[in-house]
Amino acid sequence: MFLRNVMRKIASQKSLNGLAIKKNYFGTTSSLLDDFSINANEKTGVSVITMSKTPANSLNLEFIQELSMAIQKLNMEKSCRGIILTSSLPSIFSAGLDILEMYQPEPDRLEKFWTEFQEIWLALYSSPKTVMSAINGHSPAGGCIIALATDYRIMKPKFTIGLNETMLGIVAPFWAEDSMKAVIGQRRSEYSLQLGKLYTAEEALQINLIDEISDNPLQACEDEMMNWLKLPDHARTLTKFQNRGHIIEKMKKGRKEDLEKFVKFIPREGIQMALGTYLDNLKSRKKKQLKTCVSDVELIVRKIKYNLEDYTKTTFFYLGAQDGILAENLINSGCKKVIVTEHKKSNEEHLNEIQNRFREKFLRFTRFPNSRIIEEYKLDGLEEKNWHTQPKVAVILTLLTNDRSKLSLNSYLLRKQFPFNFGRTPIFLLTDNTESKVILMNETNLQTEKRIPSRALSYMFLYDRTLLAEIPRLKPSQKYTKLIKIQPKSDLVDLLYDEDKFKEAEVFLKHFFNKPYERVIPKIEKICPNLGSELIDMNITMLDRVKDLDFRIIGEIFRLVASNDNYSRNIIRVLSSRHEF
Ligand SMILES: CC/C=C\C/C=C\C/C=C\CC/C=C/CC(=O)SCCNC(=O)CCNC(=O)[C@H](O)C(C)(C)COP(=O)(O)OP(=O)(O)OC[C@H]1O[C@@H](n2cnc3c(N)ncnc32)[C@H](O)[C@@H]1OP(=O)(O)O
Repeated sequence: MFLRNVMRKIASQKSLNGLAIKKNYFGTTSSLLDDFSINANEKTGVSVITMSKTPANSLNLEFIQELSMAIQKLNMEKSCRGIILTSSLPSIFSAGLDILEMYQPEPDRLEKFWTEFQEIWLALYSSPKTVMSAINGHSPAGGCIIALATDYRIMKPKFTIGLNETMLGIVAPFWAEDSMKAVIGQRRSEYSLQLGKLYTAEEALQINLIDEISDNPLQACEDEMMNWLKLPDHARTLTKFQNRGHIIEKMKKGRKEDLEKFVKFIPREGIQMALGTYLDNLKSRKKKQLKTCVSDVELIVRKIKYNLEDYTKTTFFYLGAQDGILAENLINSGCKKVIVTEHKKSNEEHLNEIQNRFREKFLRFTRFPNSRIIEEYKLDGLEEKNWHTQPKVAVILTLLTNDRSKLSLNSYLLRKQFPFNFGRTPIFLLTDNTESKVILMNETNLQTEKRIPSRALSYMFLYDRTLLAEIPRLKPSQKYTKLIKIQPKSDLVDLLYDEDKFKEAEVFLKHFFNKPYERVIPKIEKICPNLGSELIDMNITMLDRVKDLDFRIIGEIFRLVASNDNYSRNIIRVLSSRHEF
């Protein structure tokens, strides 16, 4: 029965051929998200799929969807006889499923995610083509599941591979288990799965989890593929299905139940705790390695910095699942680059629509799928079509998170990443979280823990008051006024509301650039003793006072207060040489 279906499938693929795949099938194509590319060789009939989703080729919903679609298309492409999966990352083939998809998941998305994972596995495991994995880096969990779904595995020495799900407190799905058993046998599988074993390539070879070791797995796969392609496709394909048919059938029969189990299992409190701990360990391991704090946010900031380097173009980075109106306006103003983050609550359909609509207009459109949000926070009324009056570079970061590990983002990071020669760059950092704790780190690495009301909170860094004049709706709005009201009373608020006190500060600041740095801090602290720990309040309060106050001066107060390292001193030096100061 199964074989009959297979034959029918192969026959129908013949008729579908040409419809399913674009005419320009040969050559190199990139995925919509630029997360992988396909190089189809006309001469050999072999397509190489190279995954390139930084930092770890972790499989999130969108990545799986696109990859799966590409594989399904290749499966139907008559001229394609072989597929090789590999990675362009230097040390990771695939880190498996994106853990963030399973940690604090959105039910609908979780369901879609698992369905797509089942789908890609089926597309690979039941592919009529010869499929090989050139495993040129680590390949744990889902990475190994993918590799096990191929026909032949060649791995680079030293890297690790295995189904380590139990290490995360989760369980590999039955169909992955079955595919492992089929490759390394029942006893070895049971042992490996229970212990969540990760094997080095050398160990993996010994237990037949991989077929070969090579310093150049891709080349080795291409060579090996030629041997496989010497045989008639139909005989090889039918033999493959004879071997795998029962596993595929079992998976198809059980996939609904498997999905139900998965969506029930993952959100369980104990599982979530285990995943949270695993994630923390993953991050802190990295922190130790780099001796620096690296978070998703920092990654985003790094990418932004990279893009900002081309500041001759109007550049706009739009992060957050807003409604795309900003992006639209930016197109009108000649903007060339957009980066969008999406998150669990994002309206997928809408994001896709934005992406499709804008793809042709932007040179670059990147989505950061891992950002997360717990509450939508809309910037009211940014639809005014007045962006053409904007300065060259505008950066808007919308970082919404309830994940404490991500909250190390701070003024420090931003200021370090956006050097002062972007003086006209308005940087807005909007956050909205219900977490009660935010960690602020200033340049001295001093950590200040600050309690924040569990309502929406926004902090903003405004480097250019002209911009505010040009974005009417970013002037203090009811929303922000409301936010200000929920701020606890503070010395800083006092300072900014008290005209006399503020004047005193202003007068002082007008002079202070000529004074030695060491003398500045005590003086500011005399005006406002807890200034350093009031950064957030200050930023918010500034909005309320936008009409009356000179932002640059205010900005400089907290810039100075929060800093006392060489970097800041340099900034001060630059500032002090500016005419406007
Ligand atoms: C009773 C039964 C009931 C139900 C059964 C039903 C269903 C089954 C239920 C559940 C099944 C779920 C199946 C899951 C399969 C999976 O794939 S789970 C994912 C497991 N993956 C891992 O454990 C790998 C974790 N990563 C690593 O070990 C290392 O990153 C790796 C060795 C791959 C590379 O190391 P290195 O080169 O040092 O890189 P970094 O560790 O620094 O990583 C770079 C950045 O990437 C982030 N990252 C890594 N892996 C992931 C990931 N899988 N997801 C998300 N993010 C990942 C990492 O944090 C770094 O980020 P940073 O730069 O710090 O921001």
